[in-house]
Amino acid sequence: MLRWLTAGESHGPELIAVLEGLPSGVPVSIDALRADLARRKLGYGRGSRMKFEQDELHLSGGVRHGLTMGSPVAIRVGNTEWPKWVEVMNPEPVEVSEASRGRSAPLTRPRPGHADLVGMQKYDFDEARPILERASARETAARVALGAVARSFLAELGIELVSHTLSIGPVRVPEGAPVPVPSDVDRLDDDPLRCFDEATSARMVDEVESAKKDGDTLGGVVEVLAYGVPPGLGSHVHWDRRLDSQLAAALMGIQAIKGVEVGDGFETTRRRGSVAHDELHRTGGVISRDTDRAGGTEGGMSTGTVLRVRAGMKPIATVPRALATIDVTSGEESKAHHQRSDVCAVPAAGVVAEAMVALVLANSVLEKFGGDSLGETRRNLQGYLAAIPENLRTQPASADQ
Ligand SMILES: Cc1cc2nc3c(=O)[nH]c(=O)nc-3n(C[C@H](O)[C@H](O)[C@H](O)COP(=O)(O)O)c2cc1C
Ligand SMILES: C=C(O[C@@H]1CC(C(=O)O)=C[C@@H](OP(=O)(O)O)[C@H]1O)C(=O)O
Repeated sequence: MLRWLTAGESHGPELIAVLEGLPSGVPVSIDALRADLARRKLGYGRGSRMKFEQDELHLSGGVRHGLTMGSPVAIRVGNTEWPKWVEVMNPEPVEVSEASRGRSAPLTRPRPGHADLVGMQKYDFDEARPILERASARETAARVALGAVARSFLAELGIELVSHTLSIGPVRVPEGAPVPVPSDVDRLDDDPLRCFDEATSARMVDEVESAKKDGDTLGGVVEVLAYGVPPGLGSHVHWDRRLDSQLAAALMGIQAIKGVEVGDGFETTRRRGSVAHDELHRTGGVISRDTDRAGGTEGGMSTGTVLRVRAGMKPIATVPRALATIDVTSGEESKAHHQRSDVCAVPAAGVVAEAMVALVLANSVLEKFGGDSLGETRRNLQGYLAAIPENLRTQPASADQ
């Protein structure tokens, strides 16, 4: 079983991430981690902080000479903004100097759509700083670092992931448009919105511009595709062992994600049964499917076809044209606290979603195949696939088909 934890605040010294349960022999390079962290900062519509905040990466445990040792992998992601926040976020009680006084002013006007108000009620604070620091999506940098490790493990077993943007506000990629394969990742990362459809991407840029001009914000939908997933990850026998339930939980665990779809998701509910499923045929001696409406799971298990999941992100809650709130000190109606913010962070959410799917798949692979070394996991996987009787074999879904 794979376990992962993150710690750290948005304006604290650093984020800390730990991944426990990975076998030995998995290649982990600081450059690969850095590349995924850089991808998370891309995307048209992000705020000014993405320009000056650097992710300072340190591998603190579990990796030797570029390979995991089977011990917990520990990663630190330093916040280069920390020197400006040393007084405001110091773990020790310190005097706040004149220079930091603005930053340390109590946040008594909770922002609707954020954890601010209910967090103050629940954790007994009279201002929102101790809540928003951890609720902030800065934490997703730690998860993307862990996801990069999981992705490297999966790649060794022939499983590769890619994500793309399906919609920004009302602007959507047309139904039936081609989906990317993992080798499209550079092209996607070069696109301002990580959208695979050029014409739609241009309209998305206009939509972000228009929202920005209006002092407003946007959400959207991202899709993650995983190629090369073997059949049989997850299980139908119990609700919490279902692969689709684990994927949904992991995606819903991303800040601002409000909905998850597996395969065609809600669209499937509008179809009749005769055109809602993936019928079975025989092609070249193996069982095949002409469609992938289910998105690669049936009965809570991966089917061996392309895994396809979607996550819907609500519009950024710190709206520049500030939302109505209450100043909890005076009790008066007021406007929500706003300094700077992303207008749209959907492309970044896609990279985070990829990381979460990679972690869930890595966990499911280890549950099914075990292994204390990468070689052992690989042998177990190959043995399982070879033991599936010929009359039950399905077409493998690799990216180069
Ligand atoms: C990558 C990413 C970047 C985000 N950036 C911002 C931001 O700049 N401003 C903001 O108000 N919310 C931002 N959010 C969303 C908030 O963190 C989120 O709305 C907040 O946690 C409350 O949402 P929840 O109720 O789903 O937790 C971002 C989310 C993600 C995934
Ligand atoms: C720092 C990151 O995202 C932040 C997520 C975030 C929020 O409220 O979730 C608000 C913004 O931070 P600030 O309030 O300091 O401007 C984003 O920049 C990051 O993704 O690395």
